[in-house]
Amino acid sequence: MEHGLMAEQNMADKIREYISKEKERLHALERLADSFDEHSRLGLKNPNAYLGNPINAFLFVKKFTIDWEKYVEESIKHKPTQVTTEFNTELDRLRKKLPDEEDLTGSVQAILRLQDMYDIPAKEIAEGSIGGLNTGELSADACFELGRIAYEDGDYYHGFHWMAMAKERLEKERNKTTEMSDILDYMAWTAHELENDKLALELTEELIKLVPDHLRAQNNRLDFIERVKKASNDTSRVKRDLTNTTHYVPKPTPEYNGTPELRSYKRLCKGLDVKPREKMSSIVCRYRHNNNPRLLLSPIKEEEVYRDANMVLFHDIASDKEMKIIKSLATPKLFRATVHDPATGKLVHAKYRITKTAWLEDRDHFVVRRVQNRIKAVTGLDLDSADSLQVANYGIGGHYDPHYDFSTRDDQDTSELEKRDGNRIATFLLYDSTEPWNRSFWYNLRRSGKGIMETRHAACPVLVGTKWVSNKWIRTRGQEFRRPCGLTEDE
Ligand SMILES: O=C(O)CCC(=O)C(=O)O
Ligand SMILES: [Fe+2]
Repeated sequence: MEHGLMAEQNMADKIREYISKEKERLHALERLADSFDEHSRLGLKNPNAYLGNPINAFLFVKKFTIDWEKYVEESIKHKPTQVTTEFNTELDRLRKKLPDEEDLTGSVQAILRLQDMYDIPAKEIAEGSIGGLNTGELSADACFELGRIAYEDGDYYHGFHWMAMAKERLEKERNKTTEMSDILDYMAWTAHELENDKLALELTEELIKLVPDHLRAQNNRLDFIERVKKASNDTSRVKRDLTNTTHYVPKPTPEYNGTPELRSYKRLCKGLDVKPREKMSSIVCRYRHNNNPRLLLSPIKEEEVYRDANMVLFHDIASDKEMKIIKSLATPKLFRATVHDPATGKLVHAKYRITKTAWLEDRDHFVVRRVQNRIKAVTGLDLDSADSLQVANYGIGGHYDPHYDFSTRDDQDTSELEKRDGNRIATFLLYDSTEPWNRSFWYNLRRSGKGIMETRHAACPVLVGTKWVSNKWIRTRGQEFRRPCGLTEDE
């Protein structure tokens, strides 16, 4: 998006440049018109006499043959055409750097996800605030577009409420930004999709009042009347009240509707149910050197957060300055993250993981080498088989739903890489933040290679600003002697 803002600025410069060239061309055209005027007026005073003069006749003919070719076609017609083409090409080039349809859908989905996760009513956002951040009021048109995209995504619940917001705002708008008939059309249809045909009928009637010859609305009206009649005989159906937008609380997305995992994910993201850190006296902090010469000289501080938990924090793995360098190395390489589609094995974009990622190699910068060497030293694990250092950047609404870092696929689906380097035995996560979790490490697999189910974790949707993390996924190959198998599967 930041690139987009820069492209927008470049576009303003290009447009200004084009305007000044166009002005030049228009001045030349003006001068040409003046000279045509002057000449024809002179000639028309006495055309026969004027053109009877062979020089006048010659110059007149010349003007529209030789000169026309030379000056008009080239300097006024051709050149400006070239300017226009160049301008159009330039605009097309810059356009590619500016947000597109996919970004539009993405930004809307981000807003809807934040509503879901943090229970933010549409009204609050429409009136200009998200999670306490002042975002400015939304026009009826912006609400309408949010509703339309939610609707096209099959999300009728959000679709309805955003359309309702559009209606409410349009009624108050002095300079109308959208059409009431479009809003009513969508509202009626989403109400119907949400099985509230009574409301669908009311809205359709409102639409017909506004546009009496709306054919589809007239047909829908008849259909809704039938449905309402049928439904009133069937009292078992519970009607949802969709009319009260003021107290509207969005419901979770269907794929998660009501799972205990979603409930605890939501509560954790809202800062509820977070297990308080154990008392300092009961947890262990130590200096770790692993007999590694590097660490004997400057041992790294290791801290447990909970007793018996499979997770520790390491201090001083990467300084803020080093993280800054890592971020700047990653920035030009960031691309929307992909995941393996279990059905096809192909890399695809997934709704459950919205972030941009980049991979950094040892050869990219000495800081990348230095940080990875520290990880290697403190974990005592071999990094030759590890994944490159991943850097992830989450924008607003960016998130990663609950997941394991290790692969849960069975043998026949195992990727080539996994066959060679093994599953992800451990995760080292570097956070660009001041919270205590800033550099954490945990094992994903037991010594036997069995996955540790308690490692399920997630990245909450970013409410404000951006978030950076970097992770090193360590694989099993090469750890045989560093972390040998125990005697039981669960060791
Ligand atoms: O971004 C985070 O907080 C966690 C990232 C994560 O779990 C992952 O990339 O596997
Ligand atoms: Fe993860």
